[in-house]
Amino acid sequence: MITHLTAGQSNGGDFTTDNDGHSLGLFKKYLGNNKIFKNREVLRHSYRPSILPHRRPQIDSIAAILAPSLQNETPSNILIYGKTGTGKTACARYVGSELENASGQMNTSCRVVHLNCEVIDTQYRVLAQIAKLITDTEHLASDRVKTHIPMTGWPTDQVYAELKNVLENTGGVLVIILDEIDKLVKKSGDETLYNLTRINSDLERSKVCIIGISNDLRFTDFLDPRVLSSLSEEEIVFPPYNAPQLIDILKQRSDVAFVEGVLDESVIPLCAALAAQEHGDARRALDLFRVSGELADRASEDRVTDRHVRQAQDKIETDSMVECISTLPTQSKVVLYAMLLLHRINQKVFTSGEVMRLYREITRELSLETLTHRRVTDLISELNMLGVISTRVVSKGRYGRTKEITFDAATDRIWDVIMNDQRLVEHRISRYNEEQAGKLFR
Ligand SMILES: Nc1ncnc2c1ncn2[C@@H]1O[C@H](COP(=O)(O)OP(=O)(O)OP(=O)(O)O)[C@@H](O)[C@H]1O
Repeated sequence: MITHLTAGQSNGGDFTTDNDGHSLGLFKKYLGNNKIFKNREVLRHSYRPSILPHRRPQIDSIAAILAPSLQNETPSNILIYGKTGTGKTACARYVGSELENASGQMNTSCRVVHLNCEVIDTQYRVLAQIAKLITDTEHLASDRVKTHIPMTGWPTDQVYAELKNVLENTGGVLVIILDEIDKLVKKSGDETLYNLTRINSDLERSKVCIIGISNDLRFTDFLDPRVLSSLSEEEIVFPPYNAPQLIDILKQRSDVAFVEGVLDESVIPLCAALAAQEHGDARRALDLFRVSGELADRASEDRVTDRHVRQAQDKIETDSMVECISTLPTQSKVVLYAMLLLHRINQKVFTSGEVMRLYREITRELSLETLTHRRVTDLISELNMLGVISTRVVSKGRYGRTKEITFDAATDRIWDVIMNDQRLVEHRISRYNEEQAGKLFR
């Protein structure tokens, strides 16, 4: 429970009271300050726009393939692919909800369920979740179709049999959207897809169609050829957006999201150009747009300008790098920690040999396995690819070649993330500090 203090009980802070006598205190300066945003929700990932500019051909193709389901026929399975942020999920879900609307009007039974296989990544969970989503549909929640598959514990055969029961009891056509289908295959192989693509031959009263969505086509190498040919009866490619297309996507939301007149003319074109340079990613363009507004808002400024867009670009890049670093395996973190120590003793450029010397010390002191020079060099290359550091191969004359390493960005945030690792914190406090690291190189 949160205890409410009255102004008299406060410890002297500048508490302010709103019209209803509630204390707004700390939050006052962030409230009622709508100089920039009218409705920032429309810029968030969770928002599902009902108009999707520049995707008419893809939407029409999906609709044409799914249309037979309105006459209770089985539509072909579809494999949709394209780079991240090209509108695959948004379009598939949009067509799905239009299909359900049309089916409602025609009094036929078509349902669409959407699963994100990054989260639901085992056969058991996929089958159980499909059954759950069907029975969760309110108007279908009659006793006839209720199911109680526990989230773990049953043999997979039993879950499959139960899903078939649910499908037979509800009848009609079910479209299953498996988003990030590559994650499911990577984690659990192709058995789920094998079973789902064959389920129609076990069903009498209902029909199933699968839409797989992926931004990584390499997963098809891991599919049994029969599964692949069944899954990709139809294939639809989503090309990246170019800058003018991204401008239209941003413009479509800008009037609803921002207060009139607060955007400098160049803001939308700059967000679009930066996102188009990456790989035509609408999510990146929308993130840049939203974060630019948030930066202006937090600084209590009246306008969003190019400067905010540039700052937003830096912030998003640092945030995603920080996220990457926090999920690195222990050995990579130790290598990075060694490099940070070198940087902190004022060695702004260092070599892979120096990193190796310090790394060896640290792993010995932490009783961790010490990887070979070769493996550590690989980890350094990975950190380079993530954009945390830059490496440059330089010739040392008759001593051969070595890698010179520098940090790409300010190291403070990287240090903070590394210091979330308890072992490294303790190591730093008890065994090592910059001074000792310095001695090693004197
Ligand atoms: N044509 C469009 N019009 C409006 N918004 C769009 C359009 N295309 C994509 N978006 C928006 O961009 C964001 C990313 O789109 P979406 O999730 O559909 O991409 P995706 O191709 O499925 O990406 P990923 O492969 O990373 O999952 C969403 O917020 C979506 O609303």
